[in-house]
Amino acid sequence: MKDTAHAIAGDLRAHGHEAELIAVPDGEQAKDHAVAAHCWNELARLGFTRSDAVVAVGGGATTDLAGFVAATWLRGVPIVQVPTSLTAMVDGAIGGKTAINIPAGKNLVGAFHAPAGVVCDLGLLETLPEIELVNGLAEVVRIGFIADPVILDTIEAGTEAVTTPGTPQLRDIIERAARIKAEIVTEDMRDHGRRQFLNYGHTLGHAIEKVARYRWRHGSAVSVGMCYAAELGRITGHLDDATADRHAEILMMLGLPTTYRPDVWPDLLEAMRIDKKARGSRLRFIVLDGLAAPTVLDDPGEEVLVAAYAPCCRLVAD
Ligand SMILES: NC(=O)c1ccc[n+]([C@@H]2O[C@H](COP(=O)([O-])OP(=O)(O)OC[C@H]3O[C@@H](n4cnc5c(N)ncnc54)[C@H](O)[C@@H]3O)[C@@H](O)[C@H]2O)c1
Ligand SMILES: O=C(O)C(=O)C[C@@H](O)[C@H](O)[C@H](O)COP(=O)(O)O
Ligand SMILES: [Zn+2]
Repeated sequence: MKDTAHAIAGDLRAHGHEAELIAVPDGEQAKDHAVAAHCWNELARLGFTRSDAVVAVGGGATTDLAGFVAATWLRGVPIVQVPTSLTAMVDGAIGGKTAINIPAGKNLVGAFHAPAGVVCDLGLLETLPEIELVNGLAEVVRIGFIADPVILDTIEAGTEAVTTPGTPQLRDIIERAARIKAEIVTEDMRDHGRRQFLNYGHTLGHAIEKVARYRWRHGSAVSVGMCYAAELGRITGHLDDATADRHAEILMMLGLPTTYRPDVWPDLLEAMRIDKKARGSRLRFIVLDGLAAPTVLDDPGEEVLVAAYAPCCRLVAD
């Protein structure tokens, strides 16, 4: 990422702009108030004004942090997102959800702040470790289930093609996922309606990330979260067995996890209660009424929540 950031800064300087680099910790550690404060102090030192722009270069954690800093500095300055991971290309850099984590949970402090632009170079995926690529595919699979089954068909046709940078299959599913995300956030930027469907798998997913102290990747946690949402859909009569089973089948084909620890259920439930879709004491989940037919499941009740977790838990190393 450092090389890409240096190259972009060099290009900007060559075009007559001033460009300064601010380095932040790698991965989820960046999404911390102390890192945000460091960035604000650096912007102050540099005399950064509203006629300047933040350029974020990195994976989803970096783009979330940089977006939050840009949203809050001087009450909002422009940001251009340059996503370098698959997660950030298909999801994080698009749509203006920015956030940091606090001990109480994931993404609990943030702002909606739309980027002025998103510059996506698929060539950057060449250096992305395969495990990170596969984790990004979890977000792509999510778009497949909520909106575009062609994505699922493409993955089922062969995982080799979608896990190899540069193939037409990977390019196609990236374009599909990014286009759908952009369409949804354009219609509902502030998460009042249809955007909530993008949160498929994230209620349990974010709880797993918190309980695992962020030693689980976001995509892996969302993968288990989608299997859980599928079970919720199945046992509440929304989702047919074949579509519910298809979740774990596809995610396992990609090597993504479909289960989490049984012994931490109370912690997961507590963490889910602070999900942004909750209203008062009512938990709300996104489930499917069928393929590409997401809906809101309002306040399913604890018995249902526990029952749906049973097929999704297994003793695993954290
Ligand atoms: N705002 C949103 O709408 C949104 C959407 C999805 C995910 N997210 C957030 O994004 C984060 C996950 O993003 P992620 O999966 O990109 O993880 P990440 O940002 O932690 O990046 C994963 C790893 O890949 C490395 N990396 C990134 N690009 C690379 C490249 N081109 N070559 C080599 N290494 C590279 C990073 O340095 C890091 O070590 C989570 O915090 C999640 O909450 C936000
Ligand atoms: O853009 C959205 O809306 C999403 O829900 C996309 C998710 O993949 C992403 O992880 C998002 O950051 C989760 O948002 P949150 O509101 O649950 O924090
Ligand atoms: Zn996500």
